[in-house]
Amino acid sequence: MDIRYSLHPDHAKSLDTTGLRDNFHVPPLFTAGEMSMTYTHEDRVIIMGICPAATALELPSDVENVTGTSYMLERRELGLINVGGPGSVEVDGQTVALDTQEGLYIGKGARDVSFSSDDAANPAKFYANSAPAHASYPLKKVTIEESSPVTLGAAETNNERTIYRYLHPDVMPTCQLLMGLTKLATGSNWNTFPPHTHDRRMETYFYFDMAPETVVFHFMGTPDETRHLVMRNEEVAISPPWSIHSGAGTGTYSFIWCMAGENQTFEDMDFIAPEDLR
Ligand SMILES: O=C[C@H](O)[C@@H](O)CC(=O)C(=O)O
Ligand SMILES: [Zn+2]
Repeated sequence: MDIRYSLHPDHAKSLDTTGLRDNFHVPPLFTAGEMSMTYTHEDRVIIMGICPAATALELPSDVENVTGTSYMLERRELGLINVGGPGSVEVDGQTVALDTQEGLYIGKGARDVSFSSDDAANPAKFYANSAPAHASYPLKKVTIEESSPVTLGAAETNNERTIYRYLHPDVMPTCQLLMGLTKLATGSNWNTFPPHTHDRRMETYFYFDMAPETVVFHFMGTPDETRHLVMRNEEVAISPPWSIHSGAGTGTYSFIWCMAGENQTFEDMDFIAPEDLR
């Protein structure tokens, strides 16, 4: 497991490209037949890319002593969205079929969790985030139609987009996790602009549906010390609570965001006026 520590913003602003990437950028998540795991100390979120091929992949029972529990979800919850071909997730004997763009919430206490692809030649790609949890809420599948959408931005400002909120209090109860998928309208390439911070919650951004030549410049840092990460397909940016998180692409892309922290108030964002950015 890849472990990432928390940084003070005064430290982060001194880093060069390699230092920024080592701390805040997660390389391509999916390898057929494998499960990748990155543990960030920001709200103790585990970022996973699960790509089963011919055989099923199981959540590890002993997470390399990282969680210190007898199985991974003993004191954790997990949310995921499938961005690959059709597949299924089996949770303590219950099988849930998940087509592309379909999401699943797995509550605290799920012991035996395994992931399968219907066709190894077109494998499922389960993008998952897990956070510590204090209560057990029911297993729930969410389609994009069942999500809670909000539309923001405009074509004139190149930031027209729809935010499909899958794990959100209007859709289901969770302990900490909020998760959704944002799609940009044709011709719009700026996400999350004007940018914001929310010192109450960390966030992860998983960029996908990108052509190999497309890059997203993902902006991070405090509003007066911005930095960027160059993102390619199926990579993740870790956004500490003090950081902005916004991006512009050289081609089309979508992304899945996930948050954990003090509250579950999606609207609780501190917007930064563009004239205050440095
Ligand atoms: O705190 C909220 C998250 O940053 C995202 O939901 C924002 C987003 O998808 C967007 O504005 O495009
Ligand atoms: Zn945010």
